[in-house]
Amino acid sequence: MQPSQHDSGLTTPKANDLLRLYPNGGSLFTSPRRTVLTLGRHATLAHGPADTLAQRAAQLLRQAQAEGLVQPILLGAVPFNAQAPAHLFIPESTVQGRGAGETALPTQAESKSLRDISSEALPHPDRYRDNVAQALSQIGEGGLDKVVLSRSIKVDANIAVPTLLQRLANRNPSGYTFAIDLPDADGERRTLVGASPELLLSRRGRQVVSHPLAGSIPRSSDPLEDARRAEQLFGSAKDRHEHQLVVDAVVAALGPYCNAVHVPSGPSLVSTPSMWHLATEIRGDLADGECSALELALALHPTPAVCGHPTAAARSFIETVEGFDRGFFTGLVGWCDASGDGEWAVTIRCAEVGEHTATLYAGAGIVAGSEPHLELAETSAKLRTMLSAMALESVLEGAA
Ligand SMILES: C=C(O[C@@H]1C=C(C(=O)O)C=C[C@H]1O)C(=O)O
Repeated sequence: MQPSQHDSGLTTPKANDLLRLYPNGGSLFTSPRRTVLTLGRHATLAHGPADTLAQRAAQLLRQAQAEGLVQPILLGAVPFNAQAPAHLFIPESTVQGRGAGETALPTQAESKSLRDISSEALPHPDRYRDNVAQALSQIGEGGLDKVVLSRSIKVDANIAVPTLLQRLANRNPSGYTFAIDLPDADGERRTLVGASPELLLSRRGRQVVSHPLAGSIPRSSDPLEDARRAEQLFGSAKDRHEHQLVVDAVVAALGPYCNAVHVPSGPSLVSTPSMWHLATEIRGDLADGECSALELALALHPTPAVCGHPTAAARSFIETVEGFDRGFFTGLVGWCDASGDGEWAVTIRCAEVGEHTATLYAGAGIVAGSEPHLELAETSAKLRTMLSAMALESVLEGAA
């Protein structure tokens, strides 16, 4: 009997097959729906004004089609400061596979924790608490409802990106796990690696989805305590206020593009291995099929989940107080095709991994009622996503 085409080896690869194939210098983005593995670069988007980014990206895709590329995609990352250079490119070749959520990924063996890793926290944890206190007094004075303050840790370690990527995807198959090959710096390979639980925007035909998260609590290894914390978060008026600011901003930004925007009556809980979050899945019916996933994602960015409210006041507070350049952290990462479909996640739970160092980032939303020591603990728990996948959790002992 002739095998049907479905059985003949032409079936869609599994996420895990593509994760295993990922080589250093490649790029990969996996969502619950699909996995994209890319090799090489056919074309890279030149730096230009942020307000023409989506149009220039669409033009680059059209040009790639004209040059004979079959179903080209554009992949990469846009920084928090959308005026700074984005890193978006059309790969030489692309393999698409199933989403990580559709297949059970095997659990990876844990490697031993390393001791005596040198690390540098920026800002120092004491300074981070002071920054939160300063935000709280500004919120008290009015003019600022919410601001997201973050911190970074630089570790001296040789991280194997392929192994890190597999571990991240295995631990949270319902998230957005990525490795984006960045331009070299000082002759060193750099990769943006992360496992974001937050969908900024996906578009399939005229259906758009955004799934913002805001309002968080660290998980506990004790199941009873873990359930208690989830309940505490769900019932917290402070966290619901912090969350609602994001939902309102996303709905307002999507409104002009949609015939209808569907918003659940209240938030739900989403978990990662280290965090509980309040989450709301917002769906929209696009009025105009011409508007790409990237254009829509840029219209939402930065949401108050990563910046604050009002946006301009929060952005200027961050620039003055935070004390380091966020780079790609809290920007957007993902892909888009020539039809305008695509998936863009919020670039969080991530690190910029070089050949001998890695810089990890985490932030937390501050509103009236936030407490500096709890916000610091929240950022530590968020840093744990990357540190535990790097087997470097001991680094937090000096920087919690
Ligand atoms: C900024 C981060 O996370 C964001 C902030 C959250 C919060 O303050 O509750 C929750 C999810 C993200 O939108 C991060 O993980 O670094």
